[in-house]
Amino acid sequence: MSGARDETVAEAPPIMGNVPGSYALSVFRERHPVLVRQVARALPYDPDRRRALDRLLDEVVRDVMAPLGPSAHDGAAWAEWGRGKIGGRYVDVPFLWGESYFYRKLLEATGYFGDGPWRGVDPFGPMKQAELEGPVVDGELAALDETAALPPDEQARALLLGSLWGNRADLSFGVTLDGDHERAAGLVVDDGPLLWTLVEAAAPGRICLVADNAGRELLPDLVLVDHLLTRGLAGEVVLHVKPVPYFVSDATPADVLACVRRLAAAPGRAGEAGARLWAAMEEGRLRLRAHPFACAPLPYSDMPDDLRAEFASASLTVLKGDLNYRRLVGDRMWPATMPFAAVTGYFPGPVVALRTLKSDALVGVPERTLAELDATGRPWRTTGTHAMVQVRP
Ligand SMILES: O=P(O)(O)OC[C@@]1(O)O[C@H](CO)[C@@H](O)[C@@H]1O
Repeated sequence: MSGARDETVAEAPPIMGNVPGSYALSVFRERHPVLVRQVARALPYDPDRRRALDRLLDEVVRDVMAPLGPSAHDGAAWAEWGRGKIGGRYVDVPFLWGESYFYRKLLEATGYFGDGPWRGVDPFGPMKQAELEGPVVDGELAALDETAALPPDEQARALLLGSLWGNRADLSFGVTLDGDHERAAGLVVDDGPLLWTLVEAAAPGRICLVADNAGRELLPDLVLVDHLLTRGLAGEVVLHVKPVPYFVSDATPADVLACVRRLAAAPGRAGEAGARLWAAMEEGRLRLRAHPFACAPLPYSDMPDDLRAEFASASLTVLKGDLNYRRLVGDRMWPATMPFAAVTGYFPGPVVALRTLKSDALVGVPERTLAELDATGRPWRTTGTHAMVQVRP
């Protein structure tokens, strides 16, 4: 059912940051200044880098999108994308665009693309490393041994849910939320059975998994990939990650390698999965892709032809996380009951979204579910306490 976006769907307005009381506004006003300060403390940046980070903090606090420096390798692309936007306020451009530009500016400030010693140094590296080396991960990997006793279909479901709820553990989310998240209350939409039907019908297919966060999300994603490959459900998996650090904890190729090594070094079933994944990479059954579009401030409906062809050739594309969801559905103020298939019809091939709810973009929720959740009187759309598995065959 792939093709153009459903013509009967009138576009909803983009989510903007300039709406008083909105989640998007809180990201610009609260999260971004905290993040710049946190990054500045995480590594011993030299005086030039510290001044650049101070300037960025000032920009963020004053809410002015200053242009990139003249030597930016991608300056022309951003000037084109940002025509009529750069120079204005972060909150006055679409939320997705403004956030993406902020992360590009952060990499500029830390010297990630510069000629100096900070070139290629992941500003979020210390946070990612602390998480990956922490004891919580030991416990999560050990828990994998318990799935061995489950019947095959329950095992598959447990691994799917592990990957899905792994999205809740994203570091960017932890910047302003203290302590434990509220206990998970369940799935708002669960197309899991349809997902497995599609996977089995196409087996051994070519599956694209578009990853989101590194560490505690990527580890269960990799375990799921191992399951697909080992059970003959996928002949090949293409793991899409970001080419550069983005949205704090988003996975890059270096993060994938760190996670595969972490798995391979673990005892028990996690270690076995790590060894198989290592071999699958060597044999080309698990391939990495880091397309530049993964860090573009644009929805997937604007994807370039080579990426479109890549997704079109897959038997299934699985998109992980909130940001990928926003890009998939266009980060617009859709009515939450708008059918998922209607807004993802343009996607070239069967598509699955696995996401915990952390922003206002939301489609495909039955009226009754909406009413029940709203009746609780507790926030559920942006808190990461709820999740969804949505499938468009
Ligand atoms: O894609 P993820 O990791 O699930 O979520 C990323 C995210 O929660 O971080 C942003 C706040 O900075 C949100 O706008 C965004 O959706």
